[in-house]
Amino acid sequence: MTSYLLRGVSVLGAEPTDLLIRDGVIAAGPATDADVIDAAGLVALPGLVDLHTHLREPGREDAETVETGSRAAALGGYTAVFAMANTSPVADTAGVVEQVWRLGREAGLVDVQPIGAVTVGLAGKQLAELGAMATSAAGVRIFSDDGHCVADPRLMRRALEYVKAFDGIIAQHAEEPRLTEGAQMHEGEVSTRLGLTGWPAVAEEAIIARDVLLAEHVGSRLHICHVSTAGSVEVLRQAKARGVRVTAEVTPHHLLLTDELAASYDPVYKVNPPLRTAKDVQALRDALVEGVIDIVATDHAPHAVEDKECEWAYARPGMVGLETALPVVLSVLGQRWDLIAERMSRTPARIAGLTGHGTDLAVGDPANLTLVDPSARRVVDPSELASRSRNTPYAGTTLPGRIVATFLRGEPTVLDGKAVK
Ligand SMILES: NC(=O)N[C@@H](CC(=O)O)C(=O)O
Repeated sequence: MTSYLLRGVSVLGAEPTDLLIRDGVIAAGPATDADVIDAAGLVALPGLVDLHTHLREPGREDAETVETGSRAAALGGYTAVFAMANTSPVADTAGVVEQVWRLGREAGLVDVQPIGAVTVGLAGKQLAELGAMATSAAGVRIFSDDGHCVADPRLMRRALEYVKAFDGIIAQHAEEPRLTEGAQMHEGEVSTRLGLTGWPAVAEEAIIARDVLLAEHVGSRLHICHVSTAGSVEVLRQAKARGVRVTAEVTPHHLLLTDELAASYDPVYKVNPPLRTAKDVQALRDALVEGVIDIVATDHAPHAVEDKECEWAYARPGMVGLETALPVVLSVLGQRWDLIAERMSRTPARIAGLTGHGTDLAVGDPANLTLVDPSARRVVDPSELASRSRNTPYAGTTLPGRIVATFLRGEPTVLDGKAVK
């Protein structure tokens, strides 16, 4: 196994030093046999961990496969991604989660951890085989019907009770379906102007409020996917102050983009939950810095051309995000490396109970890390994305930061900004 010496690297923004990678771990001592990488001006971060990725395999391999999504993740600086269950067939059995887990191992570009569905077929009627998925080779800990809300409160309570036995987590897509029937975008001034049916903030906030009470009652762990409104932040703030075991994520796009973009009627801006107002964006940024929102998760949602390049009402919601997440977060937070490592690597790894990722990059830690050039700026070109889909809302946008290299257990997955395999 090749050893690497990262010469003059800044670990999390600290003074430049030499970092040696040997036998898959961060090592100390002489490095006579190592390949030297000139890392002057580059910042090393623990490899990013994404708790919310859609990989589309099995079922929609035309939009993404485990392999193409893994490559996009590595190029974005990720060393672990959690694959959502809304595949076809749905990942609601031990067989499907093991298939996704195995495909991830075969691709070998990031650690792919499957998320299991909460209910059979995401239909919200009957609990899926949570125990069988937990004890499968994939060792599922996080369960989610993402794309759909577990709307039935009794089923949600049962799911929370069930996963408590193995310290599992229910990750809720918070959307009261009766309040969002026919919804196309955020309900507000812009939707009124455009004549599009609105998705009100309260549809998200009402489910979060209900579920933090259920999680408190049961004493179980709840995670809220893609928080998008200022009101949701307030509900989470109160729940956390009371000691409820709830964690929450925000997507890069909800930290940057607003509902005004829908005025273009370009479905690239159609996403679930929808882009909200500038006031919501500010509240989400503040909550992320403060820690009321624990992590950034991409909600990478690749879609085939025919599902995106059509009339707004017929387009599928979702945006690709793995390859632009860190640049977007850098543009929002600035070069606050410790905060970025906390929100994009350490805390997601801790929430998921994932060992070996999200470390301090100390001697002996597994060499899961990414090297960033913070001075580079890049114009996003959809044709250059490694994802099989092109539905990025940042085409033509200049974003700061370039991922130069990524290492998974000491093996490079990205070098010189290019995927190694
Ligand atoms: N986030 C999205 O806009 N889309 C997700 C599922 C969903 O949450 O609707 C997808 O799977 O495409």
